[in-house]
Amino acid sequence: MSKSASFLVEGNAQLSGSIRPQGAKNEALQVICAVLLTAEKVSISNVPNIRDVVRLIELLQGLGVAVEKVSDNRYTFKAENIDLDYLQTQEFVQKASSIRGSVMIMGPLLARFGKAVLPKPGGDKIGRRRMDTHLNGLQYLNVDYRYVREEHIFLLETEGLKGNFILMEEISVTGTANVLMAASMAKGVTTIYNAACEPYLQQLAKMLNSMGARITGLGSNRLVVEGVDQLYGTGHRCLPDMIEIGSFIGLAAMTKSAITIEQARVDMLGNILPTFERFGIQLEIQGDDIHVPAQDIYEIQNFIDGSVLNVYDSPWPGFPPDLMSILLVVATQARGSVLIHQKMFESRLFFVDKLIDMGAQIILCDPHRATVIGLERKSQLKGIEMTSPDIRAGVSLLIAALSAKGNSRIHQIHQIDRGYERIDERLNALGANIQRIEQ
Ligand SMILES: CC(=O)N[C@H]1[C@@H](OP(=O)(O)OP(=O)(O)OC[C@H]2O[C@@H](n3ccc(=O)[nH]c3=O)[C@H](O)[C@@H]2O)O[C@H](CO)[C@@H](O)[C@@H]1O
Ligand SMILES: C=C(OP(=O)(O)O)C(=O)O
Repeated sequence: MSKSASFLVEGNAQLSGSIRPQGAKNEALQVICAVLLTAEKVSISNVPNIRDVVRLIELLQGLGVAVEKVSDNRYTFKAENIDLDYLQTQEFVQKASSIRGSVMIMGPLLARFGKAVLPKPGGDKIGRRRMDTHLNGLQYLNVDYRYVREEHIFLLETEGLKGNFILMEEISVTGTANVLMAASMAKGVTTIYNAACEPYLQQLAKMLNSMGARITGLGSNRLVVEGVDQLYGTGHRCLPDMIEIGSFIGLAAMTKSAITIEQARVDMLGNILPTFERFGIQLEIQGDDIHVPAQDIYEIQNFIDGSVLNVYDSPWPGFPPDLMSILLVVATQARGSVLIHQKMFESRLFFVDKLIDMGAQIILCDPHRATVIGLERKSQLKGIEMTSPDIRAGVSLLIAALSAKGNSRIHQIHQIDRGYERIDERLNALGANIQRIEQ
């Protein structure tokens, strides 16, 4: 997965068949960090074989975690002999700065060893992505931190984590994960109010409880944690990736393809399916599979009073921000108009210029809002050369390219590889023609 690879994409793709979603990226990043909480063996299955997860596992190995790769999607971890000196190395800084998921080693390291180091995290460049929520949350648990400005590094330590009532300043996914993992081994009881409750967090809490933690309130914004002295080994299986599932629904709609998404854990998809149905996309639930029939036209519904639909992202169980880019690209070929309001991130819509170059009718109202006037397939998007700015914009551009007339070239596809496992191979198995060109 070199940094300078690109996709050569043949347009007019007509796909068909079944696809199994990968394991959930943002769950895997949380539960892999959680293995640091115990010296015993933890096995995790349905781990997506994606760039960010591979990076995080390499980072844990640098810390001394014994990792056994049982298969591409199954690992065992044993954090028995941890070398905290690794936190002082350039290699650690480089690896931790290459992904966002590395922020979640803070909580476990503080719980187990009383100290942690956090370089400026990486991840999608889609906004400021400040760390205040994490640091303020950890401070409630008796953690002190110092910011070394010249190195952009936070040094954290505690003389012993103490339970507390924590009102999180924001509903932060990774922030809640960090505080929850620290609280699981703090002395006393912790209440985390205004907690994020994405399926990723529900799964993390489930895994922590299977390790001996005592967490209640799973799935709500109020978690109560009775701290314990020690956590133990366990086995855990990641959910299917709900963002991949939404991406495949968008792909099917845009390319007029009949695709079945297998074993989608429909019970854990919240508002995702209803939102796509509001775009007029037909979905047939067959047991735990989602069948998207081939559909020539899909019409965006108006609100009950007849006003134009607007869709916005919000913390779970609201519509996930990571699917807003996919919704936007799907809207370009719909019948009707929609206001796409990406509330959480201030720099996640700037890829629309590429869609406009392809012929989409989009008005970028401001960094958070875009109005899309659907082409109703009266004119196809046309293939162009473009660059992927982040994971979800990248896959949205790939979906647009597959539906377009003519070929497209997408550069910087390591962005897509960060969040989607072998996406070219898996879509080619459905009939796409995507060539990976390693420069
Ligand atoms: C590795 C990982 O898990 N990454 C996910 C995680 O990132 P991450 O944990 O970084 O995202 P946060 O949940 O902390 O928040 C992201 C941004 O949204 C803003 N914010 C947050 C809550 C809120 O109610 N209002 C608001 O505006 C925050 O100020 C921040 O700028 O959650 C994001 C939001 O689901 C997802 O896009 C990322 O894929
Ligand atoms: C924003 C995302 O990832 P990260 O937080 O890892 O950058 C994403 O998965 O869409």
